[in-house]
Amino acid sequence: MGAYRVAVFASGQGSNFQALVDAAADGRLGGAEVKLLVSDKPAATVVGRAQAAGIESYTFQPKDYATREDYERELVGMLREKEIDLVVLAGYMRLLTSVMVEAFAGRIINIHPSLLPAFPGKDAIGQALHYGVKLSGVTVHFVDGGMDTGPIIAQRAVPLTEETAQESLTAAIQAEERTLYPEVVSWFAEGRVKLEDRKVTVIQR
Ligand SMILES: Nc1nc2c(c(=O)[nH]1)N[C@@H](CN(C=O)c1ccc(C(=O)N[C@@H](CCC(=O)O)C(=O)O)cc1)CN2
Ligand SMILES: NCC(=O)N[C@@H]1O[C@H](COP(=O)([O-])[O-])[C@@H](O)[C@H]1O
Repeated sequence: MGAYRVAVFASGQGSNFQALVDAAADGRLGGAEVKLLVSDKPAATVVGRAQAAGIESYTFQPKDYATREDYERELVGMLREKEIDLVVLAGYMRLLTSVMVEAFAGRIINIHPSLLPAFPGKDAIGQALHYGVKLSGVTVHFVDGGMDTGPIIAQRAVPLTEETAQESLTAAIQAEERTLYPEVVSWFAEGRVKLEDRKVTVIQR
C-alpha cells in the first residue's frame, strides 16, 4: 500500500499548506504525502509555495465555467485519477457543492479560525473581536453541504485580552493552525478518525 495521498485546496497565502508540506518532510504527517495543490486563484501566493516545494498544482478560474458543478466535476475526475485519499481545505474560499461533497464523503476537511459553531463563514476573526469574546480559537471539521456546519474533529482555544487586536489574534490563531492541522491529517493517515452521525472519535495509538 502506497503513502496516504493528500490534496490541499487553497486560495490565498498558503501558511497552512506550507505547514502541511513541512510536516510531511519532517515525518510529522503520519506518513501522508501532499501530492497536489488546487487553487481557484492562479496568482495566489500558495501556488508559488507549491512550485517551490516541487508539488504539482492545478489552478482554475471559476469564471471560466458556467456553474460551480462544472468545475467541481473536473476536479473530482482529477482527484480520482490521482488516487487522492483526503481533500484538505486550507483557506479555500469557495463553497463546495454536492458534486465534491458526495464524491469525497467523509474525506474532505476544513480549518476555520473560530470555535465553531461560533462565527462561521468569512472574517471569523473580525466577527469574534466585534462580539467581544474572551476565548476564540481554531476548528478542524468535516465538510458537508452547509457552510462550516460539518462534524467537528478538533478544536484549540485562543484567549483574548483587552489589548487583543485583529493582527495579534490572527497571528495567535494561525500559530495554532500550523500545529493542529498537520496533527489532524496524521490521524487520518493513520486511520484513527471514526465518524458516527456527528460524533467524531480519534482512536488512541
Ligand atoms: N460545502 C462547503 N464548502 C466549504 C466549506 C464548508 O464548510 N462546506 N468551508 C469553506 C471555507 N470557508 C470558511 O471556512 C468559506 C468558503 C467560501 C466563502 C465564500 O463566501 N465564498 C464565495 C466566493 C468568495 C471569493 O470568490 O473570494 C463563494 O463561494 O461564492 C466563505 C467561507 C470552504 N468551502
Ligand atoms: N472561512 C475559511 C477561513 O477563514 N479560513 C482561514 O483562512 C486562512 C488561510 O490562511 P493561509 O492561506 O495562510 O493558510 C486560515 O486562517 C484559515 O483558518
